[in-house]
Amino acid sequence: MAASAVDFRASNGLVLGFANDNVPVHVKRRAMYFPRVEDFAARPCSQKEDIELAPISSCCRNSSYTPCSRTGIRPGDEIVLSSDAASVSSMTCCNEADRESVRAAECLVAFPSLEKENVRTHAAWTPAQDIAHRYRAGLRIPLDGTEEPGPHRTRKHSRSIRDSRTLVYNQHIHNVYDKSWKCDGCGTPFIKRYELTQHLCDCPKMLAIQDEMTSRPRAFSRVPAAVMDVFHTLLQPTTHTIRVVDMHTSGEPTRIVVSGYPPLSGSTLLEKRRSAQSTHDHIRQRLMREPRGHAEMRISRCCFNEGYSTMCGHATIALGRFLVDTHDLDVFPNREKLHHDAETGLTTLRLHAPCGLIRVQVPTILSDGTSKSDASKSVSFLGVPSYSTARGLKIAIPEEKRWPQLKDDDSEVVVDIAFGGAFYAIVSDTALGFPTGLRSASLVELDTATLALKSVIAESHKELLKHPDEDLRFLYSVIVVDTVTTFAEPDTELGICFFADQQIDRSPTGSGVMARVALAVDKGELRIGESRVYHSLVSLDADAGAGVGFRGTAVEMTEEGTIVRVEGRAFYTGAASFVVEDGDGLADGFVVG
Ligand SMILES: O=C(O)[C@H]1NCC[C@@H]1O
Repeated sequence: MAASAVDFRASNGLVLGFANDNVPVHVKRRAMYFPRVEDFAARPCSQKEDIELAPISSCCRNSSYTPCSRTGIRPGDEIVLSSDAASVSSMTCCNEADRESVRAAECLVAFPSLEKENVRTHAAWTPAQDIAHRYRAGLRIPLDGTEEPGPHRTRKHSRSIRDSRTLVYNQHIHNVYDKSWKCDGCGTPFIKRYELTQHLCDCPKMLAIQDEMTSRPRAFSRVPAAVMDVFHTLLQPTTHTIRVVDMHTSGEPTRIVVSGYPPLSGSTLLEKRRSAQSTHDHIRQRLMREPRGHAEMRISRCCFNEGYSTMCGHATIALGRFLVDTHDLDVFPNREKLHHDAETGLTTLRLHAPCGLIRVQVPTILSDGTSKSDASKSVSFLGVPSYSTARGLKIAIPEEKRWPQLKDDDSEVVVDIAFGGAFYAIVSDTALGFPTGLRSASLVELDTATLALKSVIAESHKELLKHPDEDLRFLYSVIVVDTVTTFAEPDTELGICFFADQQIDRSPTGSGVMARVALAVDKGELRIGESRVYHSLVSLDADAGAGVGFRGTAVEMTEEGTIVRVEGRAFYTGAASFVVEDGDGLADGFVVG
């Protein structure tokens, strides 16, 4: 096979090496790849088994390692590099088919293909895993002395990390100045190629090249050895650090706490919810309020700026993806029990929300033997039985509570009350006094009107908030339904949800959809098996990237109510590490106004 027809890439598509120095070689069959034969002996048994499963003898050649020329890698192989690839600064492998020399000095770029389970199985790999993840996250790869101590933290290892950093750096030089064998920044000539990998250059031109070659900000910066950059310091886990993953569902944010939250007491979720409320509320405030959060922040599960909810549909959708994608058993001990159903392409999860059990289905794809969520498809969940407790109820608004849009002669508002894991009052724009629809209404005026309506219902119609569990007998939110906007697709509704202390849900409100579908069934507008699409102002605005609303389907009628399936899409927005420095008087955040 001609060398030019052979590729040598990681499973993520990154080029690992080159035949004849600059001809890409592609390797598809899955294999473990170890840089040094003697490393095998030092590995734990499980690792040897890996080698037996994928017997690849691989060697490296550089100034310090024994040369060896065969890999057993065949064209069509897929490579999973061991973390110890970090210790390879220059390597020559031999492709079995055409015996072309394969250069893999750039193997560090394969780190994003490392499977976390591999790393997990071999705890000793942790430091390199860390590097891999930092690299993947676009963070600076630490210099000597900045990585956490670990079994691999030897002088050799430190050197290898330093070398790795150089390797990535020079990868770009190599790509740009193929075969030039000199640094274009400072002009240093190189006789041997591996010398290039030892080269560090501070010149602005090289940094500019690096910026140009990477589509993201520089993966590392030039910080003197043994100095920990503040960015890296802030990411280090300490006993007080709270680490989170942020997502959004149709624009509604969810902050998932990954570490740093103390264990909650209580045997049921409602008891744990009380424990969180009474003992750790300062943590919620810290993460939700400014300056670490914002007025509309939601924290999974089921707590938000004002307090703690009993059901949160948009967070359930986000959490479904996250639980499939996390491999941290401290975060999700049952992760390894998850099963990707090859026929349906779904992974099913059961989540306990304060209102009851929620069954979540996450579209998943298999990649390198593990499942990950498919961002291009909707997550769905089956909620707790939902039901209406009042339909077309006329509620008299006392004079002192009336809002300007309510006509003087019209002191009554027609309202529906329904439960979808929490209680919702559902009212039309017209009934509330906004006959031109939600899109032209003032949010401030809607806020005043819904707040007044909510307080009247909460004070005078408590009997409508019927639920066996006392903790759930409260009016969570008011949803105003638009009667003006028309849609190309039938059975589509636009609504706006004011919940908790009048926060506006950016999403179409998953639990609100449960309540609205159950209400439509109770009113005879929807039958079992039928569905509607629900939009918020944000999800309607596809141009803004929100894309889709939530689909609500009446799935089954039970004695307790209708089981509703809600479907929607969630996306990751980032990850963060929150700290509080000594002397920071705003440790637990603040609310303006
Ligand atoms: O989607 C939901 O159900 C949640 N979104 C914010 C308010 C609700 O709890």
